[in-house]
Amino acid sequence: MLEIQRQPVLSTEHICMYFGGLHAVEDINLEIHQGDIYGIIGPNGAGKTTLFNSCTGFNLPTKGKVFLCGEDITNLKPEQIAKKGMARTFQNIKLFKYMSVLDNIKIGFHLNLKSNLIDTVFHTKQFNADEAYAIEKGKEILDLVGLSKYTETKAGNLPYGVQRKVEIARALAINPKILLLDEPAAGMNPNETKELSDYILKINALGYTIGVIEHDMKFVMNTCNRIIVLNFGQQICEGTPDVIKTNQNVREAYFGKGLVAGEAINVAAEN
Ligand SMILES: Nc1ncnc2c1ncn2[C@@H]1O[C@H](COP(=O)(O)OP(=O)(O)OP(=O)(O)O)[C@@H](O)[C@H]1O
Repeated sequence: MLEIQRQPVLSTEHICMYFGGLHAVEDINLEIHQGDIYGIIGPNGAGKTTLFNSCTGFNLPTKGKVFLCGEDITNLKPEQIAKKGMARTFQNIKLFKYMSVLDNIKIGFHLNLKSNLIDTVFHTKQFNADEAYAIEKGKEILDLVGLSKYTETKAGNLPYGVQRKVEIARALAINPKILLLDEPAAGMNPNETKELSDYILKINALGYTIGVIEHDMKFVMNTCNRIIVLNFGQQICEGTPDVIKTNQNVREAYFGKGLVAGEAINVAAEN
């Protein structure tokens, strides 16, 4: 019988990233499928951000290939990869704090707009058309993700957790095929982390495929449907949260010997 293969949205084939003698990422084969909320976890220095950077064009991988919906994007630059539909956020919030939430979202559209510097300076027809488009679509996004009450608020005046949400909303402006989030819950209190989890589940329910690096185990276990665990650059486990919780290699990576994996994950989730 013919077997129908689902093509991953984002995949890597034997991806390696070396910094001199340091093998930061070693032979990782990643597959993130349509509709996934895919967690990338591992102890500090495991290679998670380096793997993200290799997928998004910020690092040219030493070996291996990266595919977006089957297209080889290994050698493309970050802005070319973004144009093809890969959006990402960074560990530190990168909002313009003195601008309104809507103006921050509008910036996310710059890849889709046609205006150049001359259009902007002289407010040409093209500029006005782009501006109207960015305002309309920006408001649409804020409405979809439930942030419209902050439309005119200065980003810097928002609580930290809401700033994170705005940053994620801005990444939706390129209508991404996949959204990669680097430690979105970093620095959040438990309430903010729970709200962020609900927010990401909501965005996923809108049809967005998501990859997320995160240290907060409770967040990861409650939010992601699949997880890859890295340690010293290598993949030590991949699967559903239940598989990860019971894996001995994961236990040893996080806690050394002595705890069974499920207990180890529970301890991490409680802390
Ligand atoms: N540009 C670079 N030059 C040299 N070494 C680097 C560079 N970027 C990362 N590394 C090293 O690669 C290894 C993996 O780092 P990476 O930041 O990917 O880990 P991580 O899993 O994201 O860690 P964390 O959870 O602490 O953010 C680390 O040993 C780090 O010091």
